[in-house]
Amino acid sequence: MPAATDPVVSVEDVAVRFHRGRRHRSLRDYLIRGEGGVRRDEFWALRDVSFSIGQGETIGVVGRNGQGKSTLLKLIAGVLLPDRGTVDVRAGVAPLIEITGGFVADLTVRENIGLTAGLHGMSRAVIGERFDEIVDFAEIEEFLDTPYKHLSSGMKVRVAFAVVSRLEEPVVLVDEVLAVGDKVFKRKCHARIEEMVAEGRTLFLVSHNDGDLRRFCARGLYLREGRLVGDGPMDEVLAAYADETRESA
Ligand SMILES: Nc1ncnc2c1ncn2[C@@H]1O[C@H](COP(=O)(O)OP(=O)(O)OP(=O)(O)O)[C@@H](O)[C@H]1O
Repeated sequence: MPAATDPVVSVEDVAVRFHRGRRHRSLRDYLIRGEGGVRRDEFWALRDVSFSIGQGETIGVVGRNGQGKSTLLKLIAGVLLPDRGTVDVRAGVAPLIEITGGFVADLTVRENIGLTAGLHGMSRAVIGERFDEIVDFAEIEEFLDTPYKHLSSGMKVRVAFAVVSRLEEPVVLVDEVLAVGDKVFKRKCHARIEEMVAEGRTLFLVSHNDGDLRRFCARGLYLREGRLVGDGPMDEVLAAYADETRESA
């Protein structure tokens, strides 16, 4: 782990560009705008975003739908690269985002647990030690040899959360997973997140639930139209966001 004073995540002047609609440029696009031209349907999902996070900080990311929150977490997870600027993450990341995405549909639950834990550097011995704990947490003992694709969507999320939250990565990204799952499971997820925070891990939580944000996060990042319009104590950021919501109601 980096020293406590070093930032664990530094994001500098970051911009991400997406395009809506067609996947490929048409010949007309090439002829009119050339190779490097900006397509009409391109837009910036993030722009001029800069911040720096120390080890152990707890960050709540807020903003209305489609303002860039998940995009920001994907940059930190390293599954997306910025078009401009730099994202520097100096520690391993446990990504509880698009949580079931990394799981292989045709493999069994047991095989998926081994695969995901192994990909994050957990040795066979450690996977063996934690296996029962993971299975207990997810409450999927009788489905261990069932192909992942045959689980209900709530069960898929339980398995994925159980594995990823057992990884020892210092940075934890949580994107909306708390919104799925039944009440009992949600309570278990909350308790697990609290444990991870108590262990001194760095947390990024994307949520539309003020209660969760206040409970887990000391600092807030507020995104509007892809720009960082707020960075401060979680309560203050939530108050600023509430003003926007009132204005646009
Ligand atoms: N791979 C992609 N290709 C094209 N556009 C994308 C892609 N991923 C996200 N977008 C767009 O980028 C914008 C930001 O999306 P993002 O998922 O980051 O929003 P969000 O703030 O997390 O929203 P929500 O609260 O609804 O989850 C949206 O307009 C979305 O449609």
